[in-house]
Amino acid sequence: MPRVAPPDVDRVAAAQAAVAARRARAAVKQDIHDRKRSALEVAEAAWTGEHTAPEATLRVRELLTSMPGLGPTRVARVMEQLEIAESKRVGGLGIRQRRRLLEWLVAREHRGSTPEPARLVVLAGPTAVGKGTVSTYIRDNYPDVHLSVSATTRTARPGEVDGVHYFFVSDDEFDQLIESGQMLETATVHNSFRYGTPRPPIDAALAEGKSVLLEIDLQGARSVRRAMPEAVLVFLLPPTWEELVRRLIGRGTEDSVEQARRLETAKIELAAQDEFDYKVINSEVSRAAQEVVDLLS
Ligand SMILES: Nc1nc2c(ncn2[C@@H]2O[C@H](COP(=O)(O)OP(=O)(O)O)[C@@H](O)[C@H]2O)c(=O)[nH]1
Ligand SMILES: Nc1ncnc2c1ncn2[C@@H]1O[C@H](COP(=O)(O)OP(=O)(O)O)[C@@H](O)[C@H]1O
Repeated sequence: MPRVAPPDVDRVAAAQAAVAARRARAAVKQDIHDRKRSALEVAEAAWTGEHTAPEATLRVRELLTSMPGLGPTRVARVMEQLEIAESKRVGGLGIRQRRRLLEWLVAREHRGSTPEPARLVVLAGPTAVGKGTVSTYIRDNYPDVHLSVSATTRTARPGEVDGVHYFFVSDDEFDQLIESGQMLETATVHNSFRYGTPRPPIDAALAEGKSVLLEIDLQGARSVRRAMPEAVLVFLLPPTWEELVRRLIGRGTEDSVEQARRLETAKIELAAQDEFDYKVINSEVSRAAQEVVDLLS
């Protein structure tokens, strides 16, 4: 008969303690989320209490993501700005890191319910990376985001609605939009049709405090940066080059000559990724969309 090893009393006790600690941390996060305790109070408790207290063993990333209105992308950005490593626990911060975090939390608390200024975010990236798919996901799932509707001289594809997907205009109408100063930027894309971003709806949305998302090509992103340096530029990346090729071929909207031409352009476009403020990898559409939306606030 095989002998059953007696339970190791110390290991059982340690496992129970770990479960209790995890629950206690979850309760702290829930309290921050429900606004029962502020993240500032929790950080202060971590620094004045015991180093094993749930507040002290909470990771800084968890403390920040528990705060209402802060998503994972934004938190990663803040931690980079505060020079705090991803794995750091609140109780394990050095003196300078504590001061930076404290100042950031105090500033955010003082901001109170005043919303952050609305942002203009530009989403660009190589052909077939999924810019359209991610933007459509955002339009369908995040109604608070104002998605700019571009004007184009190309004809509508089946299922595309004028005024929703694009404003489909003639060459003359496009010229008139430029002449009357209504275009923020314009570009001829893939050597064929003209595309442009109408400016009045963007100005109106920003004035109302609504953040705006533009899904445009690389030339357009560069033009927006020149016209509005405060715009945030996001580059959408494929998980791998092979996946980009698969998506382009899988979409089946271009013949093989056009596909080869677009892939050449894609190589040039990928080389421009470091001009952008942020890079988002489009592995899973919902996740990429969430990361882009996080950058809007
Ligand atoms: N510069 C600029 N590019 C745009 C604008 N609207 C769309 N684009 C880009 O034009 C390209 C072609 O878009 P589309 O006609 O939807 O075709 P698809 O990308 O091949 O499905 C994409 O790279 C878009 O990002 C715009 O207003 N300005
Ligand atoms: N995250 C993803 N995973 C798998 N396929 C995707 C993903 N995002 C987009 N696709 C697919 O890739 C193809 C190109 O996407 P599309 O949005 O048309 O690209 P773009 O607008 O950048 O040219 C489409 O067939 C789309 O369904």
